[in-house]
Amino acid sequence: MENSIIKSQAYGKDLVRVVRVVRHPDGWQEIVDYTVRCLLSGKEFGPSYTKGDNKLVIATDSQKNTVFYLAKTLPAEKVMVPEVFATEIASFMVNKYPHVTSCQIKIITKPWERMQFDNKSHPHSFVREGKETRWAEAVVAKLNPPSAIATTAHVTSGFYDLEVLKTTNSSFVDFWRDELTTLPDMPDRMLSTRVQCQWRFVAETLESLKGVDFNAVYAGAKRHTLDAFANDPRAWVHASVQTTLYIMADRILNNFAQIDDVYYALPNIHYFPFDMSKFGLKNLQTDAEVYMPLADPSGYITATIARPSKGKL
Ligand SMILES: O=c1[nH]c(=O)c2[nH]c(=O)[nH]c2[nH]1
Repeated sequence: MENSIIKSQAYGKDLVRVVRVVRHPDGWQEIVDYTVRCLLSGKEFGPSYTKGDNKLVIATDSQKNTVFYLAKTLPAEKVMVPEVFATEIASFMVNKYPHVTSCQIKIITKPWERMQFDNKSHPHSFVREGKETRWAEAVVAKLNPPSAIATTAHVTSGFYDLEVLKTTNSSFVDFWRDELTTLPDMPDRMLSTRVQCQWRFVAETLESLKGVDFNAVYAGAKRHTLDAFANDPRAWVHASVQTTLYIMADRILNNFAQIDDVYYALPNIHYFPFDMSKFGLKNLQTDAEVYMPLADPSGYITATIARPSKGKL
């Protein structure tokens, strides 16, 4: 059958591991450790799928080489921030090849933390502390008509696997009850989640992204996530994972005008007090001291939160 059409396509290289070091004259050194995915799209790639015609195919091997080439030749500040490096690679691809109409670059960072000794940061030694993983994605596309030089850019960033737990100041009560309900009201419970958070910068032009301090946004998103979880003084914020999620996202939107929307996925990793009434021991509700964490199932609470003009609900 050869009548089928290509609805969309994207091809390229995944899992390109690249590390860049910046060496300052005083001995201070910086490192980024990236895993890059590069995907190219364009109508003219059609024949490579439908006719075995490779004439316009930019080999995925060449795409991998481009990532290393740009990591070496771009000024350091354009490599060391993942959102900026992703945008640079995507722009390079779209500008260099007339038949590439859009390029999507995703970068996952390996979080090397500088070693600390006697409260001093080590100039060139790093440790993997097992915290959250930061990633960024840039999509740069030619504007219509496809021959135009102008481009649009969308940047999405986020982190995943930020694990948090608190032993009190979380509740879940007054929920819907029917014959399928067994969960008691929990006015004070343990709460733990593994935060996945992402936020989008929607830019009309690449220029408008230039002023964004992506590292500050990342640090702020993480800080507001932790602070809302642990410290928000309003009791209702801790009434459910849903309310906490909303407040986390609301804080990010209020603090960073460049962000269009924020998505969270928060598994509710259950820590249930172990019922010891059979042993004559009280270990439920206010007596809870010994808990059994459940590997699965978990709750899974998600939402995308936007500014009022953009919201759908
Ligand atoms: O914060 C919560 N939200 C829920 O929707 C829910 N459902 C549930 O069983 N426990 C919880 N906790």
